Amino acid sequence: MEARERTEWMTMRGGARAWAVWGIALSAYVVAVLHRTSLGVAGLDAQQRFGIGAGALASFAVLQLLVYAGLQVPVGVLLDRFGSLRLIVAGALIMASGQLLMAFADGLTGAVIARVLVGAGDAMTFISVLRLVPQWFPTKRVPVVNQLSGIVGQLGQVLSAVPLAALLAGPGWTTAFVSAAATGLFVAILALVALHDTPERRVNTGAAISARKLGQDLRSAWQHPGTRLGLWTHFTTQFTGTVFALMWGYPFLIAGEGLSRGTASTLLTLFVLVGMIGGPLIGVVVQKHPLRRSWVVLAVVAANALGWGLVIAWPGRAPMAVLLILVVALGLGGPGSMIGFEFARTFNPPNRLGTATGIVNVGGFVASLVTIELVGLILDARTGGRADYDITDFKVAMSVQYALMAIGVLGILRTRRLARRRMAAEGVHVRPLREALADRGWFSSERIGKG
Ligand SMILES: N[C@@H](Cc1c[nH]cn1)C(=O)NCC(=O)O
Repeated sequence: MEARERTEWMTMRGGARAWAVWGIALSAYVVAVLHRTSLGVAGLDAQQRFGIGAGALASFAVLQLLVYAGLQVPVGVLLDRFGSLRLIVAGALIMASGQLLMAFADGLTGAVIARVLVGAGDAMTFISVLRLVPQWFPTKRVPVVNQLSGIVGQLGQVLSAVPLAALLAGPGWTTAFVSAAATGLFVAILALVALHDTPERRVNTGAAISARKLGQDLRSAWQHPGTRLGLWTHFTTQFTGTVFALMWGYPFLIAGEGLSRGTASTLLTLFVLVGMIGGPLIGVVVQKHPLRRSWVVLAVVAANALGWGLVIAWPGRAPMAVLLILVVALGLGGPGSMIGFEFARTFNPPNRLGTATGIVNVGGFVASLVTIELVGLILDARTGGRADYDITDFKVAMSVQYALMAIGVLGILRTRRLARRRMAAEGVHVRPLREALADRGWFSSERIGKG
């Protein structure tokens, strides 16, 4: 290859090199999701190892998510300053050290510190990947590559649900967590060796952090109702799936529904696959109908509510068909939550996109940690802290999700109204969906009048 060709290849956006760099960053996110979800598959083992009840077990995940959510905005600021490469490597190393600690922890203190480290490293990873994408791909491809990043990253759950669960069931706790730590170390080295912040620069250092600018960006991003619409979108769509994958899905399927570990792992894998198929479909709908994104969000929430409704209303244990409907509905939550980031991107100027993205990303994780804790407390209250739950205990505990869904939907409807008002003031009028559908002959005008 001649020097000129090599320079073009090195700086080309969207080419093979871009995909290779993205793949390396993505592998760090996949492993972050593996670490994040590892306690979900190890939940029952953790209860035995540390002699704890459901509430204490839930507190581990809650703490991890608290750290994750609390660090979103500060990490966004650090990202602007230090770039994706340094944050991805740091995140991978921090998570690996947390998993190593967990491997040898035989008391609660070690386990708690381990989960804090996992939450902190995890907080650095996804938004660093999102930050890398516009540097490496043409603008028009950014939404699709972002969706792909979110979707493919969830393969980390498959790594927890299948190989990690197999290691737990076979060689046991220490081998499983040491293996997870080793995987983390591997992706850290890979990123250190091969990741580049931009096509032109290996490391891209941003402007020094100023408290005044930070305050301004935070205020402006928060004050735009579009950012808060993103936050409520992320809050409402993501939490049911996260609670399922991260903490209560596995115990619910095994202890509640009476499935084997293998079948539960298969259902958790299906949950990820549904997201992988649903993501691009949702992406296409959103791309074609950008002014109807909130309806896609509400449809995803309705599917989640329906899925849980069927399981809860079913007398006793639900048949496999009903569990499949639940898993398919939950699988749509992750791709649905990516619409939250789309709201952040389209309602904010590029210079405060990192801040707005951080704010949006807090939503789903706050909703998840609240739900995980509440489910744990309800289970504990029903069983007196013993891990011998039955299906009724889970049905009662899982019903708490409807309260979070209701709060989220109210948040979406309110901020959507405010965002539309702001758009109207800027000359963009969004017609009510019924009117738009009526124009296409979906409803008669008399029915609209009554609606
Ligand atoms: N909504 C997720 C990403 C996603 C996409 N499809 C399924 N999940 C999200 O917000 N991710 C943030 C993170 O750190 O994982």
